[in-house]
Amino acid sequence: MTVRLPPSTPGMTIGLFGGSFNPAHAGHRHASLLAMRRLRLDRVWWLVTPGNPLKDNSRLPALQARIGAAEKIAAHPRIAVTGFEAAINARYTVETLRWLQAHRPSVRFVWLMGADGLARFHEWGQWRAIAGMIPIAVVDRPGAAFAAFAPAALALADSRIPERDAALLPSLPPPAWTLLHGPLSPLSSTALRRTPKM
Ligand SMILES: Nc1ncnc2c1ncn2[C@@H]1O[C@H](COP(=O)(O)OP(=O)(O)OP(=O)(O)O)[C@@H](O)[C@H]1O
Ligand SMILES: O=C(O)c1ccc[n+]([C@@H]2O[C@H](COP(=O)([O-])O)[C@@H](O)[C@H]2O)c1
Repeated sequence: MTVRLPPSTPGMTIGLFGGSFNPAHAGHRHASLLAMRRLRLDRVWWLVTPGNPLKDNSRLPALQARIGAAEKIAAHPRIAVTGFEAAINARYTVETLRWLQAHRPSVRFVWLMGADGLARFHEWGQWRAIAGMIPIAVVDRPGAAFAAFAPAALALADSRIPERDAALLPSLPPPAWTLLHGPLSPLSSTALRRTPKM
């Protein structure tokens, strides 16, 4: 199967924002733009997952439907939406990253996630290997202030860099991570799924 990736050029810095996007919302866009600005990223790619291994995906809408809806929300020339993890048969993020680093070795990737993601990061497959492969930027999120004290955050405390140095993060050798604060978006897919449709 041909794997179609968004365009990139050698030396680019690209934030990888993985998610279920069930559905995508303005909070995803807000976090992407905040990270793009603070890390001085050239692009952000939304990786629409075929299914988060920690979630019950039995009611997850089809990948193409989630991608189509995400493209409408992203609506930004420097945000690309892709579902390529399905095409490479990657279920775990560590597999995605290995594939990307093998196929786009000249691109500097940074993993982006909301603070709730950091809170459960220690449950991910090979999370320590992930932290050793790619710099990570965590975007604060309402209700997730405790994430700074989550098991992975404590385990990786020595490799946390000050937020004021965020622009350096894409060029730092991993493990390296930072927590980005700023205006928060209270939006969530869970809340949207609960909103009755008119
Ligand atoms: N409002 C937000 N602020 C910061 N990060 C966010 C926000 N909403 C989602 N994210 C982050 O976006 C990534 C993808 O999230 P996801 O698609 O699961 O959306 P979600 O709103 O968290 O969904 P759900 O409520 O179903 O868990 C995750 O890293 C998540 O932490
Ligand atoms: O690799 C893992 O074990 C793993 C466990 C949980 C989540 N992830 C990834 O984290 C991203 C956020 O997922 P979600 O469902 O919280 O939006 C998405 O890219 C998932 O594939 C990855």
